Amino acid sequence: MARIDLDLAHAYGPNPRSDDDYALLPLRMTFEDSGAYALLGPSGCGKTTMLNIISGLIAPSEGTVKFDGVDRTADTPQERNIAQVFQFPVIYDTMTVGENLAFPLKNRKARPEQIRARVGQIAEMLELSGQLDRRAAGLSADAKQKISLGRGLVRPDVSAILFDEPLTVIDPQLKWQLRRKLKEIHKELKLTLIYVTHDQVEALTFAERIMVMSRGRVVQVGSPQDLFERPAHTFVGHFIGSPGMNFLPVSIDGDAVTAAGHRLAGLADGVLPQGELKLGIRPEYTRVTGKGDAGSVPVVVEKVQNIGVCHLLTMRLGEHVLRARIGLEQTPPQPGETTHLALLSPQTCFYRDEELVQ
Ligand SMILES: Nc1ncnc2c1ncn2[C@@H]1O[C@H](COP(=O)(O)OP(=O)(O)OP(=O)(O)O)[C@@H](O)[C@H]1O
Repeated sequence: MARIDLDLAHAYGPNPRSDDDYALLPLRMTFEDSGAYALLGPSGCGKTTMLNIISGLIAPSEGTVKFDGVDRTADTPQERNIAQVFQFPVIYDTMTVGENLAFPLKNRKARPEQIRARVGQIAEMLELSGQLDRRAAGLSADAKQKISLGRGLVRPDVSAILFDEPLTVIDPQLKWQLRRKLKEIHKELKLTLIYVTHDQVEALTFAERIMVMSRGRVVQVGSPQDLFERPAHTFVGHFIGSPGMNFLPVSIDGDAVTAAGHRLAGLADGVLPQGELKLGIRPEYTRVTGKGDAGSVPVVVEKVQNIGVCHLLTMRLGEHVLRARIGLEQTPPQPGETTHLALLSPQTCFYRDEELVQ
């Protein structure tokens, strides 16, 4: 496996002039050897472009791709020795499951005993051992995609394994199991895995480090906890979480915080950034409180939903919508009621020009 360094930009058309002409804006990025990474972002943000540049299917219009410090920008996918798993199964219907798994190893002229051992190991991990002699043609789409995953994982000598939304065709229950499986496989085999998805749950359960992308830009690279606790950009706050972070314009002067004409009591400790900012707080960290509690604002309750694990409250402060999660054991306020919501806590973040300042 290899460490991969990107220092590049990519425009599909000639002579890019503005940011909009770039599928990937200039970026520097390192994927450490044996790391499990997810590229996460909405449709069109540049995930597949980045994956295809790493694999060598696309040459970047500017800059370099290095594997272990060696410039591989001009190398073909084969020369880069990358395994890739796509959205839809890529397998040979006429072969058995075992022959399909063995194919990438045979191609590289591995010894028969090596092939047997590795195919056995991967089949065991993906729970395909009982089906090795079955012809692939008769299998379900789920089983076929599992074989594709197996074919991606089977070669121990690849530089990295790239996954492009590999669980799209998989049934939801099996999807959940396979995400866990991939995580276990990564732990056991110490592979460099890069996994593209637009699904935050998939990224958060699978990856150690997540790169959140928006419009050709990498807006944050961090652990699942980093992205949840300290979103570096308001986009990450919105995109991660269900629902995402609450944002509210605030004006801070000394320890006086004013939001929508209401003065919030200051934080008990810590120095606040000053000026016109956006306050960000996750629904999980807000608190419905009695009147006058520190850091609270009066809000009108609009909607109360029992979402199985908690009550989700939708509230309004003037034109701003705020959400809170409260435990099912608590009696929630009713729609139409005015209550108070505490917005200042150690988890409160402040943003200037959409970037985290504190
Ligand atoms: N072959 C191409 N020619 C021109 N523009 C392209 C090409 N492929 C992608 N793009 C554009 O580049 C941008 C990034 O696309 P890309 O496919 O990398 O995004 P993505 O995040 O993978 O999206 P999705 O999840 O929909 O696949 C988009 O604006 C897209 O329209």
